[in-house]
Amino acid sequence: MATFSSSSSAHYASSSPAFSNNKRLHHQHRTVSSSSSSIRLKQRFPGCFSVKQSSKAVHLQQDGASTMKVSPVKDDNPAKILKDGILSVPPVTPPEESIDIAKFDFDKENSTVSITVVGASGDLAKKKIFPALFALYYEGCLPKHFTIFGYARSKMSDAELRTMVSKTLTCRIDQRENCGEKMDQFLERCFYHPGQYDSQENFLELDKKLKEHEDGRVANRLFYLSIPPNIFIDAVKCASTSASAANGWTRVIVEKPFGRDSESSAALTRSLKQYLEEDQIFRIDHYLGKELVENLSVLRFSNLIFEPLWSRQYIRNVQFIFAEDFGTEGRGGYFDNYGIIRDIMQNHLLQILALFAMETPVSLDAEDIRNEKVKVLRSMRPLRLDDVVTGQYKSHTRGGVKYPAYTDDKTVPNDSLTPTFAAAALFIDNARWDGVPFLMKAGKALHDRRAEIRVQFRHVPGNLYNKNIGTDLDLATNELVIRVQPDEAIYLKINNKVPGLGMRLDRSNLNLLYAARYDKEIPDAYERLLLDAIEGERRLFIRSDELDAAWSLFTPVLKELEEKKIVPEYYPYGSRGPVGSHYLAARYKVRWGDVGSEQ
Ligand SMILES: NC(=O)C1=CN([C@@H]2O[C@H](COP(=O)(O)OP(=O)(O)OC[C@H]3O[C@@H](n4cnc5c(N)ncnc54)[C@H](OP(=O)(O)O)[C@@H]3O)[C@@H](O)[C@H]2O)C=CC1
Ligand SMILES: O=C1O[C@H](COP(=O)(O)O)[C@@H](O)[C@H](O)[C@H]1O
Repeated sequence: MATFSSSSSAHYASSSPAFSNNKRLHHQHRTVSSSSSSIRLKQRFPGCFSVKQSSKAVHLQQDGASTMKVSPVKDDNPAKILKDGILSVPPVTPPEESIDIAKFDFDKENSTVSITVVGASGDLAKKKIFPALFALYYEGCLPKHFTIFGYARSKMSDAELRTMVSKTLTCRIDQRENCGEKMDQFLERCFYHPGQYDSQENFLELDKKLKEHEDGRVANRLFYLSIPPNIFIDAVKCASTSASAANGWTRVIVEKPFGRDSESSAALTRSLKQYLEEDQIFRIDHYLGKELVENLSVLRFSNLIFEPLWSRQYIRNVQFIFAEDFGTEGRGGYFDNYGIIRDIMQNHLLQILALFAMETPVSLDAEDIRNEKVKVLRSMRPLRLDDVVTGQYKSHTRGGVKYPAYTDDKTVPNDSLTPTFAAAALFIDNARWDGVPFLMKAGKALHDRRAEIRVQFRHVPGNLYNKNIGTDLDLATNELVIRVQPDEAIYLKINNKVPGLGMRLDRSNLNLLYAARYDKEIPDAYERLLLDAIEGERRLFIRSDELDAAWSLFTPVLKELEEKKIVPEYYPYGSRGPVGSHYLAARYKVRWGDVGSEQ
């Protein structure tokens, strides 16, 4: 059994008057040693689960050559793919040694991590944060000494919090062993303290309880602000003044929205920085924690075949598509103040775009990656109102069921013009991407749920098979699709010959469907991000200059939409959204890849 040790201290003394912090942790080098060898990992472990996945990959390798499924383009249903042909791909190189480090103990005997979920009674805490913490615990990824505190105004005892949390916990399908036992153990480490978000006194009481649990060990504290944005600063002020760690690090995870335009975002950053150093602030964008978004850099930078094609020379356009098949039900009050551009485009889709388009970073260190992302954002052409289409869903009856309009929500004004759908054409004015349209669309209450990146390549010049392809060359170009969710997959549309004596061409998918390739459940984004925050890894969190650049891009157009009271195009609940998005794409000679039978 391998042991795990850290070559850098997991804690060090306070350097900020308010919060102590840890500037070194994310550069740490860790050594895994086993009886016969030791492997130095330059980067931090990408989570316990990923390491297990790589040993799984080795295991698969021992069973025989790894395989990639080829299926006709119309049919990437997992159940049917198994019937299709199998294309061998070169085996992966096994690591020096198969190591079981899933249950590494990255903590020292004398240090502890306390995680306080501020707003523990709320929707996000129940839906995502507690379940993610449990999953980390189950996987052996939390340090030996840890405590979880819920904090909110609601009156609750520890037992009541545990009952509330227990209803939200599930075990992964592939990991049910001792599930009940693990849940009980986890719940025993969960506590609750009721308090106001602006009360120094209440946070001092919390501090006292945290100290009892820390039991004289070096205390590291993580606060997760799972509360509405108007109370972020009150909570940060009280936590920093009255409940920051005395001798370890203190970090704060901040949830979006980070303001609603450049000015309010800058004001929020300024206020946060009154109490925190930048490297204590973990601005979360949970899309960066999604498996396929994490894989984007691996795909680009560890495969020779993609990077040479990754430019205006070969790529015609790139599309970032987000769709939900439900409306703003229950969140109308929040949503109406923000709209889909702020809710999805300015953060989730733009972050993916930046990762997609960035130059090769100097290293995988957080600052190197974030430096490259920010360069992309700052090279973007100002977005014009002309290049934006907005929509709002209206009521629709299907199969006898009446689906509501956005404005049917009691918390939304009847005359609201807030977009629930938007499409935009963006450009990056740099040498690599000059002239390539980056199209985005995002919408609620559409006909399906998906998040994907589509890369449409140029035509093959002087294609010998043009006459077999027909007149619509667009339909015959290669397209790489990175399907973030659901049914995570990476597939490449290629042209190939239909077997037989004639010469008929067909479009097929080289398809890496995760469910077929890996029998492991994919961790939720919040698991990865929480683990990163605990480990001090900032790569997947938004730095303030990235945030400023993202707001600079969208703020003028958002203001114009609001000042000119642009009326959104109404689309029926459950439809494909406004036709305006097709006109917008057509202006740049683009066809949305998610439309039509060949997706
Ligand atoms: N829910 C989601 O799916 C997502 C949420 N977010 C963000 O995460 C954060 C938390 O979201 P969510 O859990 O949905 O929020 P909630 O509205 O559920 O609020 C969380 C808790 O904050 C307290 N609270 C709510 N309103 C107020 C108020 N006006 N004044 C003081 N306290 C209040 C309540 O606790 P109590 O009354 O007990 O104090 C509540 O349980 C927000 O910033 C949100 O934008 C981001 C992405 C997705
Ligand atoms: O941040 C948000 O994301 C969710 C979608 O997240 P997903 O992980 O379920 O795809 C979205 O519904 C919500 O409006 C938005 O605030």
